[in-house]
Amino acid sequence: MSVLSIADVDVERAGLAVVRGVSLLVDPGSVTVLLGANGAGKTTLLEGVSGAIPIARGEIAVEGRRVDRMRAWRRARAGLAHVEQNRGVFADLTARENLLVACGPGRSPDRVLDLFPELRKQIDAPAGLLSGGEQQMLVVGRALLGEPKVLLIDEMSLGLGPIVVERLAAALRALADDGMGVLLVEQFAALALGIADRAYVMARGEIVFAGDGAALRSDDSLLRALYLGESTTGSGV
Ligand SMILES: Nc1ncnc2c1ncn2[C@@H]1O[C@H](COP(=O)(O)OP(=O)(O)OP(=O)(O)O)[C@@H](O)[C@H]1O
Repeated sequence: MSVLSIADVDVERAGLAVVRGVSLLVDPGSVTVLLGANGAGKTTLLEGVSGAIPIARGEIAVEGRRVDRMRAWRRARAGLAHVEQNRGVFADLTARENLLVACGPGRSPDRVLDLFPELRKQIDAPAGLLSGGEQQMLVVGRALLGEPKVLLIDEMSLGLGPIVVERLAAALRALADDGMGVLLVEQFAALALGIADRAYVMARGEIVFAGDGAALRSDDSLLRALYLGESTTGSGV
């Protein structure tokens, strides 16, 4: 069973349907990437899934259990974690304190430090002094401390250099290999497809491709056509 299933979802912004009829699956132990040009509706879809904004139509289920009528915090309890675009750290708190605020009682942040050992040497520094990549590790780490079943990540690479982005991508792949479902929204298609099992492309609010990550990775012209919203034959949906 999919850990996250999105079926025929519409989401509106200011009365306009900017996500239309989107269906998408994330399997446990896999990375699914959602690609698409600026304004395609990717962020809006993730916000509808996590409950930051309401959906206008459709169904969302975590491990088969409907969550689309739940408040965001209940969806989080059901196993959904959402790392929002441009989500920051608490700059004045130390890295350790940033993690501790996300830990349940009696839990420790060790799991995050095992995944991102580079945070250990900075653990008592104010988080605002960490590098951009380390701050993103903290943000992802905080989301992981709720022990989600599925992690939604929006534009993880924004403003970061290629080395640290590769490092973060490897960590996401490791989380998936450990059993979690990951849904990654990314502008950098090549990077995302490098760790993807399944890929979707959105254009103007709709899914225009659903398929194997490897199929898109090996077909530059298909990807370009999908981004530009040109019609394609064969591989689209
Ligand atoms: N708060 C808002 N109010 C009204 N319209 C919005 C709002 N946020 C986004 N939109 C519009 O909704 C559409 C989808 O935007 P969205 O941010 O979901 O796209 P995206 O694919 O995530 O693009 P980006 O990579 O630029 O974030 C765009 O036309 C955008 O202008």
